[in-house]
Amino acid sequence: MSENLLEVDHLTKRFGGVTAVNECSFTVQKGTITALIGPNGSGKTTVFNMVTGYLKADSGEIRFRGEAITRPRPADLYRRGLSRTFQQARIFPELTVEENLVVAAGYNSRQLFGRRVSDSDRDRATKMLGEFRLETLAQLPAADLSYGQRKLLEFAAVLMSDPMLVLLDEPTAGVNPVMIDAMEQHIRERHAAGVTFLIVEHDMQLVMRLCDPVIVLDQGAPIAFGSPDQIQKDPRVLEAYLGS
Ligand SMILES: Nc1ncnc2c1ncn2[C@@H]1O[C@H](COP(=O)(O)OP(=O)(O)OP(=O)(O)O)[C@@H](O)[C@H]1O
Repeated sequence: MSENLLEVDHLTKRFGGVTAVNECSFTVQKGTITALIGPNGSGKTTVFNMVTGYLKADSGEIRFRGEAITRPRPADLYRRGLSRTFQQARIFPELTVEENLVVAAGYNSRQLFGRRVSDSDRDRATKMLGEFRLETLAQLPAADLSYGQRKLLEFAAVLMSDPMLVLLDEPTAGVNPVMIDAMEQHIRERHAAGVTFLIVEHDMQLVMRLCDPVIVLDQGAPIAFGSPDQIQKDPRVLEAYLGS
């Protein structure tokens, strides 16, 4: 039976005279890789920011696992199983790759340098380095990583919280083709292991082969929802993209 992991209900956000998100409603079902697409400025990032507690909605409601989460703290959501990445990967450039993963397991820097990190969390960080093939980079400052490697590291760090739902904001933007394949593979592996995804992505080929269902936003509200096949044939979607 399908289960709504995330419910977005009549969400609205204005910036001055601009209505960025307009009575927007959709759901993300458990076990899916759901895409949120739409032309530039259609409100995708603003929706992400409200769902993850970085922006307060003017009105509307968000429910995660059936509970209202209107204006939660990002750290609380992280603990409850909802985490996200950013268009520009947010990592700690001065920490090593390995330390970034350990910090993501919930430690502050004093615990990190005071050696109070538990063995099991160190082991999990080591496993994650292996899963993401970052072992050889483990002791480098994250600042030394390429743009694509930083995005992979941020994704790996997000997974350290064992999330149920991960929101990825343009995971492959600006990333080379080899890294795009790596990112796709990691998303597929984690999805197979039970993680649900909501992904904002401009690479339509990737969206169409990876995601189902696809939600299309235009001017702050969904105009279409369906399988990749349905979306590609929908005249409203073509018009929204071609008209923009
Ligand atoms: N902090 C802000 N202040 C003022 N206007 C904003 C702000 N953030 C977003 N907007 C406006 O809200 C609208 C939606 O922007 P948003 O970034 O959510 O769209 P998007 O679909 O993520 O776009 P893109 O695909 O280009 O990233 C746009 O008109 C944008 O200019």
